Amino acid sequence: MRIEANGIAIAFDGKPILSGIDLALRPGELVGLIGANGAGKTTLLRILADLLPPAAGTVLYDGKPARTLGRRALAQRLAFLAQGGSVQWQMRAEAVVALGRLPHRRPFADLTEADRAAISNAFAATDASAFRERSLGSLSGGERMRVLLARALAVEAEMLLADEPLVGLDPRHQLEAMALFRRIAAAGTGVVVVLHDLSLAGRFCDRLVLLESGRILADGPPATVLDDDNLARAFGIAVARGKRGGEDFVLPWQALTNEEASR
Ligand SMILES: Nc1ncnc2c1ncn2[C@@H]1O[C@H](COP(=O)(O)OP(=O)(O)OP(=O)(O)O)[C@@H](O)[C@H]1O
Repeated sequence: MRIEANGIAIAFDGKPILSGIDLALRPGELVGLIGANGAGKTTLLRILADLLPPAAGTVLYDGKPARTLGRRALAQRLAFLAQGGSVQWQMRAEAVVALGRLPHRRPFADLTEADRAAISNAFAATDASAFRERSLGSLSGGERMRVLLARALAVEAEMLLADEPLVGLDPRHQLEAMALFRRIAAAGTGVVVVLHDLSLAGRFCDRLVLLESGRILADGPPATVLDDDNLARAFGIAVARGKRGGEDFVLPWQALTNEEASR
């Protein structure tokens, strides 16, 4: 499914939060949405997921507005992982992941074979099968995030929008999650992830969209987007650069003074 956003703008309490956002998201692409705290990443992701109406502009799903597509059809085709996850502390992980199948199920019907397979595959993909019987409240932050990610994967949607899915994951599971997003995208799903880790964003994503104060400052291949000027302006940082196994990487290195950042 393609998502096309044109001329998106929104303000909260009279303060512009997003303006002039034009963005096209395609199947088979892993897009990293990056930007400083408060740049508007979550707000944009919620608008793209049809969870928040923009004050101006349009969002089209395969050329159609959400209202002509219908709620259920959109919920089957688009999975959203909220920042921090919506936590159902008492629920067992298995029941939480099964919620990902709701858009596909008839009311009150039992889980089908396809539902069970999707749930098991999602648990396996996030290395969370060991937590199936545990309540969400009994899991550590990172374990919980993996279960919530499994819930989003269980939808088997054509487009996955994930807001900071790496929060709380240890380094190994962060790398595994990024590799998983890459595999999902290679299999044809569109994936958009909000990330704060610029090294992982640069290494794993096909494309980065850099937001600065509610506008797109850069949109393109990681090597282009993560240039010194963009990083100074959007984050106020300088990075160290390196190469390993033929791959370039960046490492946030130093906070710049306001004067240095605006040079
Ligand atoms: N409901 C709201 N009412 C008022 N202001 C809001 C509301 N939602 C978001 N904002 C403001 O809009 C700006 C963008 O918020 P948003 O959550 O989109 O940023 P973000 O880029 O995701 O940041 P972070 O990296 O900290 O998660 C912030 O300044 C935030 O305070």
